[in-house]
Amino acid sequence: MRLHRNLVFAVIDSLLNIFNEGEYADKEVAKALKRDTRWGAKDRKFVAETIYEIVRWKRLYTEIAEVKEPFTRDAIWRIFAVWAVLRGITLPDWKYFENTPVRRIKGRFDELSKIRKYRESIPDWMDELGVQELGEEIWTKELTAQNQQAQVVLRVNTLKTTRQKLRAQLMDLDIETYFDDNYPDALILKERANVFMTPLFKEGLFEVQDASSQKVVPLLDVKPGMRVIDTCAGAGGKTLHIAAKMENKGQIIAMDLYESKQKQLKIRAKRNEVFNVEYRIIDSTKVIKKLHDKADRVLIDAPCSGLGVLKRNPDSKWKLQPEFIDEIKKTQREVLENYSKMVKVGGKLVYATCSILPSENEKQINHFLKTDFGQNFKFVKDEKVLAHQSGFDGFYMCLMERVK
Ligand SMILES: C[S@@+](CC[C@H](N)C(=O)[O-])C[C@H]1O[C@@H](n2cnc3c(N)ncnc32)[C@H](O)[C@@H]1O
Repeated sequence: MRLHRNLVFAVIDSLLNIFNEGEYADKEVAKALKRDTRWGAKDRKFVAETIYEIVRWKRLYTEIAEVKEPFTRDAIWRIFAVWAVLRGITLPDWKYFENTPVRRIKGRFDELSKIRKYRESIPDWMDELGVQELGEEIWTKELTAQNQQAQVVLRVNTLKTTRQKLRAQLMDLDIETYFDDNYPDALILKERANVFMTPLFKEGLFEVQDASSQKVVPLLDVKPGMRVIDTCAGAGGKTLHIAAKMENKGQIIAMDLYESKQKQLKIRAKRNEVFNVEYRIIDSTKVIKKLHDKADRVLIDAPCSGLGVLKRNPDSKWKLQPEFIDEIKKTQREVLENYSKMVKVGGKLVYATCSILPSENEKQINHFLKTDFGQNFKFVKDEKVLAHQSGFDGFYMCLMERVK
C-alpha cells in the first residue's frame, strides 16, 4: 500500500479532533470524507478505516509510540507511524517519518501484547470491571471479538420488499450479501460498502441494523392491531422493525426524552413508509401515567454503557467513565419500574440493552422482579448475546409477562 499525503493529512486532523477535542469518531469521519470531492471509493475507505483503526488501538499505539495526552501534532504522526509499521506499510520519505524506530516499534508491540489491557487497548478501569463482571476467560474472548471490525448488516423493510428481491437488487449494484436464518429479516454484506449512497436505501427498502439488535423485536411478539409502546425509541431502529412486524396496523407510541432523536425517527419512518407511529416526548410523569395498564406490549430498549457495541463505537473506550455506568444503572432501574406500569394484565414487556455486563442486564431484571410492582410480572426468558459467540454485537434481552 502507498500512502497518499492528502489522505494521511485528513486522518491526522481527524485524530487530533477526536483525541484532543473529544469529538465523536463517526462525526469526524463524516467530516473528513467531505474534504475532497475528488476522492474515490478506495480513498474514502482508507480515510474512514484508518481513523477507526487508530481510535480502536489508541492505548496500544500510544504506549508503543511513547507519547502522552494531550497529543501534539507530532505525537499523532508518531502514532500514525506505529499503525503503518505494524501494518507492514513501507514509510515514505516524508519529514514526519524521519527517524521512525521501526525495529523498536515491532519489539514493543511483541512485549506489550502479553498484557491484555495493552493488547486489547482498553483503560485499566474497564479491564478490571470486565473481569469482575464476566470472569477472566469470557472477558478476554469478548474483548478480542469487540476489537474486530463490525460487519454491515441490513434489516430488510418487509413493508416494501422481501429479502430475496432486495438481495438481487443489491447484487445488481455489485453489493453481495448472504442470509443467516437465525436473523430472518437480515442481509449481511460480504464486504463493507457504503449502502447509504444507494437508491435502494433512499427508497426505504432497508435500514442498517446489527443482527443482534434485530433479535429484540421478534422477542416482543407484536401482532397487527396491537398497541405497542417503544419507551426509549431514540432514532427508532426498533420502532421501524415493530411497525414492519405489525404490517403498519395498530398503534405504536414512540417515546424518548429528546426531540432531536425523534426528528430522525420521523425522517426514517417517512422513508420506510411507516404510518402507525405516534410520538411523545417524556417531559413529565403525566405522559407515562396516562398510559398505565394500556399497552399490549412495552419495549424498554434502555440507555446503557454500550459495552456490547465497542466494535461499532471504538471511541466509547476512551469516552466512557465508570461514574456514567453507575448513573445509567440507576436510570435503568427507574425506567423498568416506571415504564412497566404501562403494560396491561396479560401484556408483555421486553427489557433490552446493548451491554454485556450482568449488572446492567439480568441483575437489573432480578431486582425489578422483587420490587412491589415487579411482582406482577413473570420472567419468561432472556438471551445474553456475546460478540465472541454470535459474531455480531453484544446484547441482552429479556421477556416478561404481566400476570396480575
Ligand atoms: C439504546 S438507545 C435507543 C435505541 C433505539 N431504541 C433504536 O433501536 O434505535 C436508548 C434511548 O433511551 C433514551 N433515554 C434515556 N433516558 C431515558 C428515559 N429516562 N426515558 C426514556 N428514554 C430515555 C435515550 O435518549 C436513547 O435514545
